[in-house]
Amino acid sequence: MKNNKVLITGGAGFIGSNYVEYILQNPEDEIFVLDKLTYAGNLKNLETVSDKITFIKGDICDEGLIDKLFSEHQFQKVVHFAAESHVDNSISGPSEFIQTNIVGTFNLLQASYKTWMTGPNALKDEFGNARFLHISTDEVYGTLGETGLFTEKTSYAPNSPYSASKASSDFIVRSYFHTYGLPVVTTNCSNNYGPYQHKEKLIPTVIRKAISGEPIPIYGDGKNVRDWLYVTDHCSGIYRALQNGRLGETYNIGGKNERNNIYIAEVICDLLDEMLPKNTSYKELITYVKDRPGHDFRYAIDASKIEKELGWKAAENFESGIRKTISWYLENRDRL
Ligand SMILES: Cc1cn([C@H]2C[C@H](O)[C@@H](COP(=O)(O)OP(=O)(O)O[C@H]3O[C@H](C)C(=O)[C@H](O)[C@H]3O)O2)c(=O)[nH]c1=O
Repeated sequence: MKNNKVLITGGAGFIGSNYVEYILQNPEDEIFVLDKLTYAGNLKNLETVSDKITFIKGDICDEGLIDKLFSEHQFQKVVHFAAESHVDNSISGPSEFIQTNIVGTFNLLQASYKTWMTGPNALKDEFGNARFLHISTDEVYGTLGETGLFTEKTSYAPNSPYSASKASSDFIVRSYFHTYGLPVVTTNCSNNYGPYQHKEKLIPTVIRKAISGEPIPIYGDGKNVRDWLYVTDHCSGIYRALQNGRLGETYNIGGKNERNNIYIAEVICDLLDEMLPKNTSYKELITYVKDRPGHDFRYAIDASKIEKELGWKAAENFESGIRKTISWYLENRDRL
């Protein structure tokens, strides 16, 4: 007998599918994955676990479908990954971001509210431990200068349509806690990397361009800084926040691996020189290109709240995680 019915939205995407694999190491819950299978979702990401989950193809913006799924399955937990996530796409076409990230999140909150909080069994019996875990991003805080860290108390100052849509969804989640008492927890993560990441993001782009001998595009002067978090470390943080996070709270999850973009490109090239040698260094392919409009300069996370309260710690540092990541892409070149 399984403990809980858990709905994982966006579970065929990069972080979602890693999370599904991660929790199925201890298969105490019944897992339902809901995913629209946009260009960024891929059923191949769930190949190793397909016999252990129920997969539903569908859109979180489809209110009727969401209501139907909740009334049919009576989920006790929701882990909400589904989102449009690529900043460059949000600049060229923001509409999908507003729909999926804001309206889609609202539909899930509303269905959770109706299922868990209305009627005579409100938050009792099988819904006594109900949880809505909302996965968000450090980009809601805007940009840092050379120093400082984002804490959970940092004011929101999103700069791209993507981060503004995530900030909006964070606020709607927050409002469901304060207004209706919905049992929510939000996590805000830094830049993830690792197996199954879509090829549009920086790290797979550098690997792909390098091995195909094409220019490796680095935006602006390459000095922008991101705080890199190995995806499995993110999954362990999400799991702890879901199990023991305080209701209505937000937890920042970051890898304490601040690196600038040119360093990332150079490290990948150095490792490829070793793992897939050719006559000249891959570094010769690095090319500076036009900057991203509104490009945030630096993200860096203070993760002390989740470390102290929930005993979480990142296990991987960037230099070990990137080697594993490159090995995975070299073995799965169709993913580049
Ligand atoms: C694709 C690409 C990116 N870049 C630069 C732009 C950024 O400074 C950095 C990382 O870019 P990427 O698009 O991979 O990731 P971010 O824009 O930092 O955002 C990512 O991390 C956060 C936390 C999320 O929440 C987003 O969902 C996620 O996409 O490399 C380049 O220089 N060249 C390229 O070809």
